[in-house]
Amino acid sequence: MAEPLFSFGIIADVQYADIDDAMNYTRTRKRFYRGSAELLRNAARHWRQERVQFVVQLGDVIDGQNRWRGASESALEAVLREFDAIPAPVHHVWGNHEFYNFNRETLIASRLNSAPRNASGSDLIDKDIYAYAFSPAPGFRFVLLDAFDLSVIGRAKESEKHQRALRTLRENNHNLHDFNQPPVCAGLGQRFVQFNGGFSEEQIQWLEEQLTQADLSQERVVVFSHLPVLPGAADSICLAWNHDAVLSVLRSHRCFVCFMAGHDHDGGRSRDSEGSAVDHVTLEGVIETAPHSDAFATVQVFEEHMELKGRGRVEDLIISCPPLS
Ligand SMILES: Nc1ncnc2c1ncn2[C@@H]1O[C@H](COP(=O)(O)OP(=O)(O)O)[C@@H](O)[C@H]1O
Repeated sequence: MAEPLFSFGIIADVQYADIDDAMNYTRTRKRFYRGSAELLRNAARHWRQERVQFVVQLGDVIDGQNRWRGASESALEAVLREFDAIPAPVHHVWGNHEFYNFNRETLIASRLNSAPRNASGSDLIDKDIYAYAFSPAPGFRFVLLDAFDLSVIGRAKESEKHQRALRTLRENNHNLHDFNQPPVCAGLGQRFVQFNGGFSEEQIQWLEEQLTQADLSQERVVVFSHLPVLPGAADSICLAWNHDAVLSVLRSHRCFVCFMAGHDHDGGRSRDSEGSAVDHVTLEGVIETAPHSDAFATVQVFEEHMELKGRGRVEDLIISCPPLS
C-alpha cells in the first residue's frame, strides 16, 4: 500500500471554558465546555502517535463566555498547552469566538497568529487581514482565510470595514435591535447575522492570485476558513456573507482540491458539482461532542487523493484531487 506524502490533523470549535455544561442558544444541543479540553487532549495524543506534519485548528478555540468571566487569557493558555503537546506546527484559523475574547490587534500579537514570519515581519497578506498561505510539501499550497475581515465583531467600531459590515446587516436583517437573531426568511438570507462575516475585495483578489499561481506551477490547493462557503455543506445560518464571491474564485481554478471549515457544530459534507466536483467539509464541533466520543480527523495526502480519517462522530471521507491538466 502506498505511503501518504504527508498527513495533517484538523479540529474545529473546541470553545473551551471552565464552566458547567449548558444548552446552545436554540436549546437543541448540549455544550460540554470543560469536556472540550479533554477531547482536544485525545486529539493531541492521537496526532502525536501518528506523527502528523501539522495541525489546522479551524477556529473558536475558546468560548466567548470566558470574556465576561475575565478568563480569556487563562482559557487560551489552557488550550495552547494541549496544542503544545503536539510536536508539530499548529495553524490557527480565527472564528467569531476569538473576537468575543480579543480584539484584532491582540490576536495579531498573540500565539493564535500562526502566519510564518519572513524577513520583513510576517507573511500575512496585509498587516491586519489574517490570511496567509504556506507550502506543507512541494506541489501543495494551503491557504487560511479571514472570514471576519468584513464584520462587525472583527473590526473596530470606527473602522470603515465595521461600518460597511453594519450596513450589510441593516440591509439584510430586519432585527435591528439584535443582529445575532437570524432574519425570518427561508434559505441563504439567514446568513446575515452578526456572528458571521465576510471577505474583503483585497482578500478575494489575493485568493485569486494564489490560485492562479498554483495553477501555473501545478500545485494542489486546500483552503481553510472558519465560515463555510458552499450551501449544503452547512446550515444556511452558518455561511459567510459573500460565500458566492469565494466560490466563484475556487470554481475557476483546477488546482483547488477541498475547502475545510468549522462554525456549524453539526458538521456537513457537500460536493460542489458546479466546480469540478471538489469537496467542502464542515467539521463537527468539539464543543457539542459528548465526553465519551471524539471530534477530530487526520488527513492523509496522496498524489491523487486525500483520505480524511475521522474519529468519534467524524466520518471517513475520500477526497479526490481533480486532474492538474
Ligand atoms: N437565534 C439567535 N437569536 C439571537 N441570538 C443568537 C441566536 N443564535 C445565537 N445567538 C447569539 O449569538 C452569539 C453567537 O452564538 P453562538 O451559538 O455562541 O455561536 P457559535 O455557534 O459560533 O458557538 C451568542 O451571543 C448567542 O447568544
